[in-house]
Amino acid sequence: MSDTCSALYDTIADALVDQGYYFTSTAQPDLPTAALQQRIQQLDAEDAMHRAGIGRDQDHQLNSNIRRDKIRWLRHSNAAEAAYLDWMDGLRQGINRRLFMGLFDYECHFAHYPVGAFYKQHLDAFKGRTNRVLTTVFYLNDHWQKDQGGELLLYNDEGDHLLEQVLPETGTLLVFLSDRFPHEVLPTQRDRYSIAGWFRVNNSLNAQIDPPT
Ligand SMILES: O=C(O)CCC(=O)C(=O)O
Ligand SMILES: [Fe+2]
Repeated sequence: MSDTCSALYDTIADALVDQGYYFTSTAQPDLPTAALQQRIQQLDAEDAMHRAGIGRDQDHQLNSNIRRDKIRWLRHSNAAEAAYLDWMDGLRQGINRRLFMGLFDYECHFAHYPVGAFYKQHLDAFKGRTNRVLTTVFYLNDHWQKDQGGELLLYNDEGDHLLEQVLPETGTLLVFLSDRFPHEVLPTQRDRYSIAGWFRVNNSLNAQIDPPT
């Protein structure tokens, strides 16, 4: 493990303890950002992304009133995807060593929000009823401007007070406790690419209520 990683894990762990979330717009040199940008463009061009669902709800009309992104889960069979998954596994171990959260595994998907797409305010997990405990979002959009929409709004526990307004700019990374922070994606004015992921605990008793998307 490099010293930069160790320092980053310290910073993320401290932020999680202090405020329950962490975010940085400083690009991580160890993340294969350019390769991931190419990969998501390629998947999109190949029509390999599919409309995301919500929980076990297969009502597509309802779904599209809540979220309009297209997704594809990352796999180890592609080098860029594997490098991202490996980086997140390093973070998983780094956090476990510092905070004893018992993070067991990690899953993540590419997301493409076409023009006009959004994701209404939601929680990624419900207290005591999930094995998703920590959310990550990593953005892949060069030169995002404030007037292009698509910002991620992160709210306090009650969902009535704005904590952060995050531009989905390349290299920006957000990590937050999944059951604590309601958040939403504002309608985007340009194609918006990201990777959303979840660290999970091994709580198979409750696993069935996790959204499968
Ligand atoms: O792309 C983002 O900024 C957040 C996406 C999100 O909230 C989710 O996929 O659950
Ligand atoms: Fe979310």
